Amino acid sequence: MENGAAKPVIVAIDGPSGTGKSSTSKAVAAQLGLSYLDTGAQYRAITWWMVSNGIDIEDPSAIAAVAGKPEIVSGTDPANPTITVDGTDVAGPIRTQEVTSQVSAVSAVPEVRARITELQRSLATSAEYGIVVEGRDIGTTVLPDADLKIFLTASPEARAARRSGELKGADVHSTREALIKRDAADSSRKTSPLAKADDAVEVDTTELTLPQVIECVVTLVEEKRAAK
Ligand SMILES: Nc1ncnc2c1ncn2[C@@H]1O[C@H](COP(=O)(O)OP(=O)(O)OP(=O)(O)O)[C@@H](O)[C@H]1O
Ligand SMILES: Nc1ccn([C@@H]2O[C@H](COP(=O)(O)O)[C@@H](O)[C@H]2O)c(=O)n1
Repeated sequence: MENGAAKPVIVAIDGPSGTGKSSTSKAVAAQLGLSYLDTGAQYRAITWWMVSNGIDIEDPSAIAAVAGKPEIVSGTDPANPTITVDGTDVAGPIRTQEVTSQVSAVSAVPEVRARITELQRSLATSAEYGIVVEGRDIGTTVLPDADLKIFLTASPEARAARRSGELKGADVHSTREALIKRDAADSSRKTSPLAKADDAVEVDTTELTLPQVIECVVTLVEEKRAAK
């Protein structure tokens, strides 16, 4: 931990699925004594609630009507990030294929985004030493004044291979197709789509190991902190 008397630093890490946002953000936050927020987990949590309550995911107005109902709470300790909905731990259920295949439809609804964005800003401003927030629209919409913005990329092949390894031998071709489909939906929605902020630093992780990406981001954060 390197908190010292440093001013809080806000780091936004965005990028498509499987580029290493969560692994990198968690490690960077832990190494630098910062909080950590996985915003994808929040969108997954509200999707889990919609599915569990029989809301028609094909109907944006039905989703919008109940977007304010579930209470979503994110724990921001990088060593133990937590996520609950109405007091229930949903860290496992939000990673199912059912949720993954429906999250883009739910996250495209403006009322859902307004609700979740408010939670994200509140957590970011209350982080004593600063925070690493990862997602799709953090640098462009949620925290446009972040001290540092990173946009991670990697080839679809590298991302599919990483995910298939994680899913214990899932078919690489179908994993690649699913990633591409989700990125296309997230990039083409009207409200705060997946996009690189103009002032973000792009890091292509295709040929980098995870420790190399972490080291690169830690160096960029330290440079920003030193200049504050
Ligand atoms: N540079 C890298 N080299 C090899 N594997 C990596 C690298 N970065 C991440 N990984 C692995 O790839 C997988 C996906 O990483 P991670 O979950 O961090 O990506 P993500 O961008 O947060 O994905 P998503 O947006 O879908 O949640 C993990 O198994 C992780 O360990
Ligand atoms: N800032 C964000 C973060 C995520 N989403 C949506 O959530 C989905 C799941 O994200 P993961 O990082 O857990 O894979 C993602 O596909 C987006 O639909 C978002 O819209 N904005």
